[in-house]
Amino acid sequence: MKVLKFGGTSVGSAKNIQQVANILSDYQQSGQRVAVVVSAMSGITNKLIEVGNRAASGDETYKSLLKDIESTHLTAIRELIEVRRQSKTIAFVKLQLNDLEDILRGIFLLKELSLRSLDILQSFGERLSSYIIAEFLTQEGVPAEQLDARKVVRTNSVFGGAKVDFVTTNSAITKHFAETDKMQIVTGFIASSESGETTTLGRGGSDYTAAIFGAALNATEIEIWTDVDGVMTTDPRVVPTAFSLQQLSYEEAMEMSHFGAKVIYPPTLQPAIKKNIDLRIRNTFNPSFPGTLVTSKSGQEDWPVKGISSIKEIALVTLSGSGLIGVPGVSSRLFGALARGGVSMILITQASSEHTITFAVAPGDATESKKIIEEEFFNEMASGKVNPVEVQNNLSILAIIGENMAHRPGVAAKLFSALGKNGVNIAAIAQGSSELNVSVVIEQKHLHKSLNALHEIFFLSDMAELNVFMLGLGLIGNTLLTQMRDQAEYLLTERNLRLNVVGAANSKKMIFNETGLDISLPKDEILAEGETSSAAGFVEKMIEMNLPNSVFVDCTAGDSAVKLYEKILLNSISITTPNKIANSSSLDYYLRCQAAAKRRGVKFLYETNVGAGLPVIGPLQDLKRSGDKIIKIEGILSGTLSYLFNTFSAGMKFSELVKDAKEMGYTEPDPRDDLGGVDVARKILILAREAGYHMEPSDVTVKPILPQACMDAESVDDFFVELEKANDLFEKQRAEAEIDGKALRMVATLDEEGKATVSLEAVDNSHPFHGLVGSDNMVVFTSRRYFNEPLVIRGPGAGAEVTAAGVFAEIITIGNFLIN
Ligand SMILES: NC(=O)C1=CN([C@@H]2O[C@H](COP(=O)(O)OP(=O)(O)OC[C@H]3O[C@@H](n4cnc5c(N)ncnc54)[C@H](OP(=O)(O)O)[C@@H]3O)[C@@H](O)[C@H]2O)C=CC1
Ligand SMILES: N[C@@H](CC=O)C(=O)O
Ligand code: NA
Repeated sequence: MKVLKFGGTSVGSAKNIQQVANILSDYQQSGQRVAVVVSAMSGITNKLIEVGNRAASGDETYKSLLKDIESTHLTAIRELIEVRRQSKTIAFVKLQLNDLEDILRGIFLLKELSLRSLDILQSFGERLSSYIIAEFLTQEGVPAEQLDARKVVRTNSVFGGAKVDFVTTNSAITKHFAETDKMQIVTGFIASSESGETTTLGRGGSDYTAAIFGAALNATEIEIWTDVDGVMTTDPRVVPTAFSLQQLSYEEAMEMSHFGAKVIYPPTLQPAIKKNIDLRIRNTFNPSFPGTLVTSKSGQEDWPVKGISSIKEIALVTLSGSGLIGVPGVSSRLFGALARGGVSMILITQASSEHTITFAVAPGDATESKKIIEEEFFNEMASGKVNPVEVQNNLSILAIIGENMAHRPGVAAKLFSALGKNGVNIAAIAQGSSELNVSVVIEQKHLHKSLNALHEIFFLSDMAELNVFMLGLGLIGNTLLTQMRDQAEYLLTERNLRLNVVGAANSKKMIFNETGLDISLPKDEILAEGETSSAAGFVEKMIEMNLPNSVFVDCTAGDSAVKLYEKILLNSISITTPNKIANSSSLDYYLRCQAAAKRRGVKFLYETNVGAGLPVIGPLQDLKRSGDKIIKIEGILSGTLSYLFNTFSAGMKFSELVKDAKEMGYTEPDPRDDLGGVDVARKILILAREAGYHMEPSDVTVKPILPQACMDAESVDDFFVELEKANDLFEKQRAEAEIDGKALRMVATLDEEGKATVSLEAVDNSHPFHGLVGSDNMVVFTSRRYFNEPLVIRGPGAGAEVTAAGVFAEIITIGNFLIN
């Protein structure tokens, strides 16, 4: 025998009842005997309470509400039952409704609604639904009859939540089932007292009825049919990747429901749990899905965490003071007073110093708790031994739940690390000694992000998602987008990493989509529906979205986003950027960004600031971290200038070469940043800072190579006009160097004294810089360890592909950091 329980939604309309009938008909055909417990049609119980309240307050509109209740049931009958059979069912319903009307009239006249009358009123919901379902089943060839549970479930006379007399009930149930073969459609929730009065079983009453019948009949399983696919790993409305669990232990189910998962209310299932009867949570609207088995074992041994549940709104109340230390009886006074005041505590923590006791309550109870404690500890507070009670609002509780967490090190570490990396501060922690539940109190605004981050780490370990915000879709940004698009499949299938571009912008438009933008589209189409863009607006929205595992990618060339890096990092969002400005403007800002990243434990990566995709900054940081001392840095740090001077030969026009360099994506958006030496100066400054020198931009000496007229030109086009006029000047310098067997190179140097210079030098063919080709950069580190033979890094140092690839690599590094 199985007991099946169908909730209000499952029987909420003719269509749904039809669905229930299909399920039951399958059972009947399989020969498996079942007892069926049903709730009232959805919404009816509330209406019955409301109709009672209206009648009791002398409000005549109770009559129209009663009509409403009537029509819900009559409509279902008309839609389900064939016309020739309708009269019997309608007659039954009318009879019931007449009784109900009489009772309401009495309530209306007496202006009194006792718990006892309320129980009678509410009983009509299940009485009507069960009858209609039984009649429909019979019509559909499944011989069934209504069993009004008041005939068999005996309780005391405590109305509104009566206590079951199991001895009488069990024998009445077994006797009833021994005498009938028909499928019994049992009214959930209701019962009767010894004197025959109608009682109800309190919250979760229909589940309770199912458990009572299951236990009495020694059922092999109790199926709770609802409108979701069983118990989910977490709230699917918050975490779209939540999925339903195969199996949970009774205790796990208990913990899950305490912290928010409302699928079952385990206290009501105690009669079945005591007899070790398996429970299965199933979906009426997806009957082929096996649902979640709730049994004595947790199952799925390799899953330390089975679910993440939460309570969105709580307040934290803290009692503290020296007067609490080592004084026995403090907690008993505290909790005693709160219990007398009717305050229920959701979570309690006390540090071993005994200096503070903190507990969580529903926000509505916070003020009352404070008042109660202040009364109880009035004397201690007056003498200063106990501090004024502190109340923190706008908090949430989040709990990871699972029996297999017990004795398994590392689970809590994972929880705290994921929250920490996402910038979520923990206000309180509690873990039961059973290790079944680790609960943390966090700020409410971080709940969404935290649930998503934790769900990913505990349930999607074979799949991680990184939320990418892309500011700037110019040469580098757009190339990066293409690379990400091309590599997405590989990252997903081979590295289990999903790159979710959730925000994108150029200088005109910005667009956001939490579920991910379609980066297979050209950038203009991606941005087509966007709103007016600004760096500040983009960053504000990114912070407001507060997504887990977020990375900000700044592919702009200006400073409007740079100014916001510190704020972004302080909001626990990692950054990767080819933009050099943050690291090469004031020392103070450089240090502040570094400190912000460190403080929040997030990444601030900018390898492409020097040598584009070449590994330059990373190796330098490694040298420094491993205790080496940088003595000297020399380098060809500009891809553009390298290309120009490597390529420049007799008969060529210098200005044409600059145009080529721009075409090839080597130059900055304004090539004067390259030719004027600003770009190289930024790079040597960044290297100097990374090597440990506290230098300002003004500490770098740049010997200009461009005539002033070029620098003063209004636009890039005007600059090219002026540059043409300077072609002879460049040719002269080149030819002079050539006569000496030398080549021109723009060399950046940081010398032993920490002096940084950028100057155009003529180098002979024995010099390593002489043989460079294309956009080659070369960086030469002389250090205490690399003294006789310096460390040399060489390769293409500019261009869209290599730069974008460098940024891409850092996005993946950040992904690996955040997610593992
Ligand atoms: N080229 C190379 O080899 C290397 C370049 N870099 C650096 O890469 C960065 C990008 O260079 P590159 O791609 O050539 O520059 P682009 O000028 O081609 O692109 C810049 C992008 O930023 C957008 N943008 C500008 N201001 C804003 C704003 N306030 N809000 C939103 N978007 C904005 C632009 O919008 P719109 O399209 O509307 O103009 C454009 O899409 C620079 O910092 C550069 O120094 C670093 C290493 C190597
Ligand atoms: N414009 C720069 C690009 C890399 O930083 C260069 O030419 O090196
Ligand atoms: Na680099």
